[in-house]
Amino acid sequence: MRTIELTYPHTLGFEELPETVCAIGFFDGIHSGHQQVIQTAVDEAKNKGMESAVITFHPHPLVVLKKGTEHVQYITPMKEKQELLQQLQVDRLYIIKFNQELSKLSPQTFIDHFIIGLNIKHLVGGFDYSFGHKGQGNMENMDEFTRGQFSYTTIDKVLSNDEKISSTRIRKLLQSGLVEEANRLLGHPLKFSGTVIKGAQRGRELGYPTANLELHKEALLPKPGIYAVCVIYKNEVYEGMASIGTNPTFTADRKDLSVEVNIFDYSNDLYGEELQIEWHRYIREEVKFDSAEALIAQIELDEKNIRNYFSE
Ligand SMILES: Cc1cc2nc3c(=O)[nH]c(=O)nc-3n(C[C@H](O)[C@H](O)[C@H](O)COP(=O)(O)O)c2cc1C
Ligand SMILES: Nc1ncnc2c1ncn2[C@@H]1O[C@H](COP(=O)(O)OP(=O)(O)OP(=O)(O)O)[C@@H](O)[C@H]1O
Repeated sequence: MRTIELTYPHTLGFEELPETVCAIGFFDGIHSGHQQVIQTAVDEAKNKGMESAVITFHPHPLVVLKKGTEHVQYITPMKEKQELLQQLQVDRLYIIKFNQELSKLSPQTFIDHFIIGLNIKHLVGGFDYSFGHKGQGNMENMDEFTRGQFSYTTIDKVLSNDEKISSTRIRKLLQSGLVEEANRLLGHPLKFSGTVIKGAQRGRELGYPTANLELHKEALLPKPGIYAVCVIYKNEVYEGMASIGTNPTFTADRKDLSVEVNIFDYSNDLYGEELQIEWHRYIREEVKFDSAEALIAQIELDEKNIRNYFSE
């Protein structure tokens, strides 16, 4: 997949871009609703013998439109978004920088620059997609803006339990610890990456060494607690257990959260390595134990439960 970043007003040699069928949206999470939109574009591109494309934006519009929002936490940081789009066989990704200028473009200027200008011949958007200043353009009034240069398909609302599947809904599920339900709506497990850094070196003494992760600040963490996870390292998948929390048994009044993972049946040094963590099941809350022994007994139980979960 070829990725091209665009900033308005940009200076790309448009004439060189191939004709494409393109899906458009922010697409945080690439959830089952997004997948319908993107899959339709990929299929239609095959029918027309064109390349398939996706237009997305970065950063999230809230960072630009809502004062005081420095960054947004994404269900799929850009690396994971790109991986999922690649799996869906998207040929090109156009990332449009979302800034003040972009937010003020009229719908027609947006279409002229980013749809007609990018040589898109067929556009696919969801039923509630809107564009241009204050979202004045949408899939219903699209005919006013096409200049007869492209056709388009609107995708109906994809539902689960009679409610629209949306990034906002999935974010709330993750923040309430309902990771399995979130994964069901996503159509794939929540996944993000981090670099292994030094922790307090206590885990080894407990009999459960953990890889402590430094995360990208833009990754959305699920609710603090203990989880069954898969760890992807150098294209291998390992099972394990992760803890998101403050280690209250050993530290008082700590505010920042640590994310650490104990990989089953693995003992090599991982400092400095990049791991991807897939979050499968919320197991329990983190507890302040009276002694290290009581914590160890609980972690032994967690291991048993999580190994059972993966073998089922
Ligand atoms: C599966 C698992 C469960 C954990 N549960 C708790 C817990 O309930 N309470 C707690 O204080 N720490 C818990 N921890 C975190 C340990 O306190 C932490 O791994 C240990 O202090 C080692 O920290 P270090 O990696 O910084 O050396 C848990 C860790 C794992 C891997
Ligand atoms: N459940 C859905 N069914 C059909 N189309 C969808 C669905 N969810 C999103 N889309 C479409 O996918 C594209 C990306 O949408 P967007 O990124 O706004 O997602 P969202 O899940 O609705 O997010 P948010 O919760 O932030 O509004 C848009 O074209 C949108 O209309």
